[in-house]
Amino acid sequence: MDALEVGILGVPMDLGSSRRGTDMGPSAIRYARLTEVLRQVGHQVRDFGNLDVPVAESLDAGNPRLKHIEAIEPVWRVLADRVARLAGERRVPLVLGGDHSLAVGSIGGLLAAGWDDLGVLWFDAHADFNDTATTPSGNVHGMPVACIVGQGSAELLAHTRWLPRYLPAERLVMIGLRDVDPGEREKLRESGIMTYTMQQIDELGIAEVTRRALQYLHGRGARRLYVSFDMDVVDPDVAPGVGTPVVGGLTYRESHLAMEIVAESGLLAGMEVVEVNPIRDVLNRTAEVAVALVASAFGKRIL
Ligand SMILES: NC(=[NH2+])NCCC[C@H](N)C(=O)O
Ligand SMILES: [Mn+2]
Ligand SMILES: [Mn+2]
Repeated sequence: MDALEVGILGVPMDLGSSRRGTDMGPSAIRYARLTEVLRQVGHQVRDFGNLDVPVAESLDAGNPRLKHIEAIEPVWRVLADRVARLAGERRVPLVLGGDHSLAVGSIGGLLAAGWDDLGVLWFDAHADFNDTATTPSGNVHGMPVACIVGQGSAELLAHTRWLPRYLPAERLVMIGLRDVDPGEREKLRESGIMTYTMQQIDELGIAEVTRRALQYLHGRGARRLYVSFDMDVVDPDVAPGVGTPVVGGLTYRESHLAMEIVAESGLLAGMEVVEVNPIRDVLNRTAEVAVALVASAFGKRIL
């Protein structure tokens, strides 16, 4: 992989989740030596610090079907501006979460930067495709995909009017699904979004799944790839420090192999690592796994 200019942005936000703690994710990931590791891989790295995010305890959650949206939407807008600016400077955005709702801001920023050749690989145990009609929790981190592709209730999409456009559903592929809510599942079937569940990964292998996903996106015009990596796609035995753990996830090596294949594609143009929750972690292991996976995605090789 050629040397890249990587721009790190932290988003210490846990407003999209009912479990506190992902707001400490950016600190934990930095503590696990993210910058040093990326420099060792050969990239130029600049850390732009954290966005300002309100503290959950200081707020009222408001609408129970869209908790904290009044605080989250402004974070999306600021993040979109910052990511668009990085893209304009030809830096590769690397966003540290924070709960997964932040993806509306990060991917919104790439759309704002005019990336009409954007494809998204969404690694997650969950589909994050709920809206105000289907959500079992009211947690916005269960809804970012609905916002990004513009498929959701009017009540939810009212908070995406600042987006310049939506991402076409065929430009997003989900990998690692194993926990999808009933209403969400029905929406997903009709969405036009390509999905690879854990069952398909078990049957085909993660290498084949990742290659198929990349080929699918490429065949639909994607030339720049953004990886949205929810750490809960990894098995909780390997990555216990996440907000919403689900058994039966990717092994350590499966996660790495997927990132190694992403690196080999030569298409990586940005990435985010989200849902690291240090409160639930064991000696920062999950943040260390996150850093190792970022290194693989950015071209670190065994030999
Ligand atoms: N980004 C995540 N970890 N999302 C978890 C979503 C859980 C559940 N599907 C919900 O809507 O509440
Ligand atoms: Mn997620
Ligand atoms: Mn998840």
